[in-house]
Amino acid sequence: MSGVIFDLDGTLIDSAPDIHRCAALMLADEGLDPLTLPQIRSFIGNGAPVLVRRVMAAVALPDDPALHARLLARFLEHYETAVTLTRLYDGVAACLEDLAAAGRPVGLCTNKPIGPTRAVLAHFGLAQHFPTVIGGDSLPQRKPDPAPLLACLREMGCGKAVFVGDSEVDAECAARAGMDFALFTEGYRKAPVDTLPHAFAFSHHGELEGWLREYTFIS
Ligand SMILES: O=C(O)COP(=O)(O)O
Ligand SMILES: [Mg+2]
Repeated sequence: MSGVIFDLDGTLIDSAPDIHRCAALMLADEGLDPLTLPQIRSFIGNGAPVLVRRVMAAVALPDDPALHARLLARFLEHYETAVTLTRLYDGVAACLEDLAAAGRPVGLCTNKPIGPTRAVLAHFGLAQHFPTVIGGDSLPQRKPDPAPLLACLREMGCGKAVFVGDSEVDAECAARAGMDFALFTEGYRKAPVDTLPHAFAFSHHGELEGWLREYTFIS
């Protein structure tokens, strides 16, 4: 049976408030004021090192590799266990139960580092749904490079999978991996829905399992 691979931030969880808090703590460590939640939300998608670089640019810090390394280390310390402000999108738990009941192979491919990824899956009691997890620091490459998505598919051991994500990064990654893409429209996407190539767009996870059943039956 065709599998399904999920993105995490902005697709299964609304984690922007926790990421915002971690960025604020990192900036406070430097004696700097926090950025706004919408600003931080717009910086999510390419992984922690890029997010920290975007924060540094927004507060007019120099693009210095040593400074970036120090701030990233501070950010990751805060991020490792950041779960308390994060919420699951409506219908996610039921969708994962439905996929498990249907026997569909499920994987996770996120640019979030593996530490906070494991912490958030455990926090919501979802770890058993994801035997295969590729994090943002699991491989040298990150999405939109297709390598993490293809590694996830290989590890799942099913020939084919649909990738479900929320962003430009995910749409590009799926296209470069030659995978069909389902777009969750309520995440951290900045581009209009119709500019992102997708086989399906949905705003509630209750729509996903039925669509997958029909779509993967014919493809
Ligand atoms: O950590 C990020 O920047 C984005 O994570 P995601 O790949 O789960 O959306
Ligand atoms: Mg995402």
